This record gives sequence, C-alpha cells and structure tokens, in this order.
Amino acid sequence: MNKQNEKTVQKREANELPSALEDISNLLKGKKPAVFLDYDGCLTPIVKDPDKAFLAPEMRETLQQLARVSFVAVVSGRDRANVENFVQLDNLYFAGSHGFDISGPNNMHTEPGGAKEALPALEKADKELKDKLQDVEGAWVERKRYAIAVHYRNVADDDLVEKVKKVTAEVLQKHPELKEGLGKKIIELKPNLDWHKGRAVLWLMDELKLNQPEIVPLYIGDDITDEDAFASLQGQGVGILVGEHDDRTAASYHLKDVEEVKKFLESLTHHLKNE
Ligand SMILES: O=P(O)(O)OC[C@H]1O[C@H](O[C@H]2O[C@H](CO)[C@@H](O)[C@H](O)[C@H]2O)[C@H](O)[C@@H](O)[C@@H]1O
Repeated sequence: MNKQNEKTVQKREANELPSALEDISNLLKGKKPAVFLDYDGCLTPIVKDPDKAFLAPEMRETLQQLARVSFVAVVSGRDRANVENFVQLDNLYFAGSHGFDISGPNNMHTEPGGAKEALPALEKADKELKDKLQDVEGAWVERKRYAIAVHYRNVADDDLVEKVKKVTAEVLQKHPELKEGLGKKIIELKPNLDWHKGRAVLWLMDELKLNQPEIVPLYIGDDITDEDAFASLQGQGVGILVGEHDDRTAASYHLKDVEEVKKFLESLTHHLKNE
C-alpha cells in the first residue's frame, strides 16, 4: 500500500477555496517553494487543436524568471518530448506521460514508474484505435510514449462521441496491461500501474533531495489527473486548482485561469527575490 492510500484525502468544491493570489506569505509559511506545474489549462489555455497549445512568450519569460530563484518542473499528461518542445526552457524538469517519463538539466532522463512492459500493449491499442476511429470525423488518437489520448473535443455529433467512448472501452478491455484515465474531452489509456503525477512529484522531491523542512512543494493544475498530485501533497505541500473540472478537489487554493497562474508565478518570483 502506498502512502497516498494510507491517508484520508480531504476534498472540497472548487468555489470553497481561497485564491492563491490573496497572501503568498501565508501560503508559503516562511518556506521556499518547489514549483510543479501542469501544462494544458494551466500554462496555456485549452484550445481545440492540441498541436496548437503554444506557450505564450510572456509565460515562458515568467517561467524563466521563476526558475532562476526556485526549482520548477512541468508535470504533464503529454508526451515528455512534446511538452519540452512547447516550453523550450532547459533549466526546468519535465515529467511527461503523466509522470512515467522524466527529464531534467544535465541530460537527466529516467522512467521511474516501470511502464516499459506496457509498451507492446500501447502499440497494439494505438493501432486498433486508429483503425476503428479513422472514419469518425473530429476524433483524434494521440500516442504518447506511455499513454494514448483519444480526443473527442472536435466530434460534433453526440452519437459519434458515444461511438468514440464505446470503441475506446472495447479496445481497453482487450488489454489488461492498460487502464482508463479521464481528462478534458479525452479518454486515456495508461499503463495499469500504481503510478501517476503525484507519485512522480514525490519521486522528484526524493531524488532531488527537496524533502527538507524548509521547502514546501506547490502543485498547480486544472484537470482530474492533477488531483493525484493534490492528494499526494496533502499535509506536506500546497495544491492549487486552476479553474474547475467535474469533481471535488483535494487542492487547498484556487486560481481562476492561465492569466492568474502567470500573476501568481510573478508574485512568487518577486517574493523570493525580496525575502
Ligand atoms: O497534464 P496536462 O499537461 O494538462 O495534459 C493533459 C492533456 O492535455 C492535452 O489535451 C488537453 O488540451 C488540448 C489542448 O488545449 C485540448 O484540445 C484537449 O481537449 C485537452 O484534453 C493533450 O493533448 C493530452 O495528451 C494531455 O493528456
């Protein structure tokens, strides 16, 4: 049993949470932050075409400034190489495929979740999904190293959305090495392992010796997959939910949107430079 399963996770409605912008000193409680950031919906707004979720130059500058005074990692459901390519900053850490694939400065690269054995199943499922969904207009099968996202944001017809969901469930059933994950207008197929964004954050904290009494991990994200990170950090760090998703949240603070994330990161940098 892992640590997260041992503890009771407290969940609240997003609208009950205080804004993270209100009082940064209180949020940090005199500690130095280690900052973990989701990508889509957090650093960039949600857009129709996932290949066009470009990082704004101003947000890149904000991240660059913050990384000069703090540890910064991007923890994404995207393929690691894909999100690295969008961010284009070589002093950050990156955890892609929901934390299964991790890289960092000085050529650090590691795959701590043990997902290699799921590669043949991912390979087969990817082919099956592409084959069965090729005629569904707007559906898109996105292969990441350790996950597949089946996108239905651009499928206009409700019956066709149902078809996408049915086909995905059927493919998933054929591969016990894989399990379902949900996100914003996507169904994901991921390795059927006890590993997620939260485990990746705890792994990085441990590996990089950030588990110090004077350091507080902050995790900022908008989606259901970020809940694993909020839950993993409860009692030890700070979870900040951006916007809302369909469920209650284990985060303890809230930011409205990507613009507020940028403001928060700028305030954090300012605070760290002036302490
Ligand atoms: O963990 P994240 O960095 O937030 O990645 C989650 C998924 O993000 C992408 O899909 C989402 O964003 C797209 C672009 O805004 C949007 O079109 C889609 O509907 C969203 O689900 C990405 O394509 C996925 O691979 C990630 O898992």
